[in-house]
Amino acid sequence: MTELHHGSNVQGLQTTATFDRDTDEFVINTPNEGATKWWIGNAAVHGKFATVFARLILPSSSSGNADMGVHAFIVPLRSMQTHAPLPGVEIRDCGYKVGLNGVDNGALRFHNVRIPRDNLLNKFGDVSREGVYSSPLPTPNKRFAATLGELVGGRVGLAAGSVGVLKAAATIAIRYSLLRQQFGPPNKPETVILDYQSQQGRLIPMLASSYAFHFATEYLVDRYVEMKRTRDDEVIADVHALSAGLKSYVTAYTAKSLSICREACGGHGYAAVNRFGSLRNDHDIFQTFEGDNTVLLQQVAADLLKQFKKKFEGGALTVTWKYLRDSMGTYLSQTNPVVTHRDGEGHLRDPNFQLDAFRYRTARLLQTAALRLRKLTKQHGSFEAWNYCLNHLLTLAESHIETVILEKFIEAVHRCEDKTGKSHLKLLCDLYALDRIWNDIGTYRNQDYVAPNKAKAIHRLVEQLCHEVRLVATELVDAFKIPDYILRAPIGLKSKQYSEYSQIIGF
Ligand SMILES: Cc1cc2nc3c(=O)[nH]c(=O)nc-3n(C[C@H](O)[C@H](O)[C@H](O)COP(=O)(O)OP(=O)(O)OC[C@H]3O[C@@H](n4cnc5c(N)ncnc54)[C@H](O)[C@@H]3O)c2cc1C
Repeated sequence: MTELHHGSNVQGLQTTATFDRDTDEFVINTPNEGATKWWIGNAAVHGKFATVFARLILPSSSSGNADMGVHAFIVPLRSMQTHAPLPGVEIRDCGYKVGLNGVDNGALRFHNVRIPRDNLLNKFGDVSREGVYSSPLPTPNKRFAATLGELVGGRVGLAAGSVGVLKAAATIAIRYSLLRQQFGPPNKPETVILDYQSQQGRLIPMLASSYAFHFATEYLVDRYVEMKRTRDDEVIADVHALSAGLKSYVTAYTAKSLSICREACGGHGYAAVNRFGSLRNDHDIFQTFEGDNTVLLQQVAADLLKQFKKKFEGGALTVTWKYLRDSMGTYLSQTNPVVTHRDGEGHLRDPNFQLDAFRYRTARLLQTAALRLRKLTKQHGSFEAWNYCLNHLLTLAESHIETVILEKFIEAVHRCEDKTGKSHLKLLCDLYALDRIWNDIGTYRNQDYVAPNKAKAIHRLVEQLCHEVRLVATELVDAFKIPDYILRAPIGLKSKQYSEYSQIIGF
């Protein structure tokens, strides 16, 4: 798909596939340097075929050529016998990357390469032998959305993969922090570094987030499977927004966490063998490929605004957004001054308070974004108006995704039948919720949703919960069940970390 000049803006792709009625073929062409296909996975060394996204051009006698928009075509790249590039196909290697060098990414140029008409992937648009275009979808925009919609699977995979990386990093950092001792009270054993409040503040909310993301991505995978099974329009819309949002939110969180884990392990975190460097380099691009995070979050915001409009038009909201119906009411009514001052642990650990806080924030951001956009669009047009509100819209999308994650976590706690497991999950879920509220306490204070005494109580409780989770941290990382041969980092192993580490450097 990607070209030298265009990645995110797929509608800007310039490669052409022109139908030749005489020979019943498409002619694939790279019209200029900017249209060179770039970053194509496996193209540089191994690929035999490519799925090429190109503008479908139909020659028409009356009005010149008709551009039917971006479609996908199967194009052979190399000979099946000799593996040499086929005539008209130029291939280069994109070169060494920051990470993921196990996959070769290539650049491709096509010089009037002919392929049979059959090689058009024609689910959303087809060309007959006579050169007549047909599509089951009514508009070019719908066709384009459906074509790109097929990329959802990659995002689901990246979100789930990123949670795997986060679990691995958290496991290495927490196990090491339970082993490592530095300083301590006079005449007493040295302190385990995970007992330092600062170390807990870095790693324990991360552990809670790993669990939170686990349940949210599990839900996403289930919805994705349902989408594949039912092809139901409502589920498709839901999975699109959810996969875009979770992919962005989780990969951004994991990318930051990898650096935090590296620092949390001090000098030994910097040893290549302990893997933070390679995990960071390999994972970093998760934020960009299969859709740049900032671009994807805008799709979530756009979907929220669509749902918001629907709500006022009396339409039904898709499953993941249903909460907006109720929370919009809460937001529009005044916040209750008694509730804004309540600061007891029971109240703060009540999932209803936590969910209300998350939903209130999203509803407020949504309502104000819609008003701002309406006003600014009249003055500046929709593109400029969107850009004026962009940071607001990104915050809205993140707030919504955090809300979905919390909902799924609360459901998971509720489902858990094992008594100890349930209490540990509840602890983690409360920490996830309150840590996020604390991170955004300025917003809650500005809206008087939380009074000063309540804000202080939330902060105190976050520190207390970090301490409580620390006491069961070994069990909680062991529960990820990452085998040592997968984890590999000597400082992250279950036992004999120092001796394994020494052996690796030759002792
Ligand atoms: C290792 C690797 C493997 C890849 N594999 C493939 C592959 O197999 N096939 C394939 O087709 N592609 C592949 N890609 C390409 C990848 O999908 C694109 O790089 C990605 O979609 C981002 O597009 P871009 O590079 O054009 O970034 P750009 O869109 O140019 O983004 C650059 C910056 O601009 C910002 N930006 C862009 N648009 C907006 C906007 N509207 N609002 C706000 N900010 C914006 C982005 O947030 C980003 O920070 C691969 C890339 C890499 C690095």
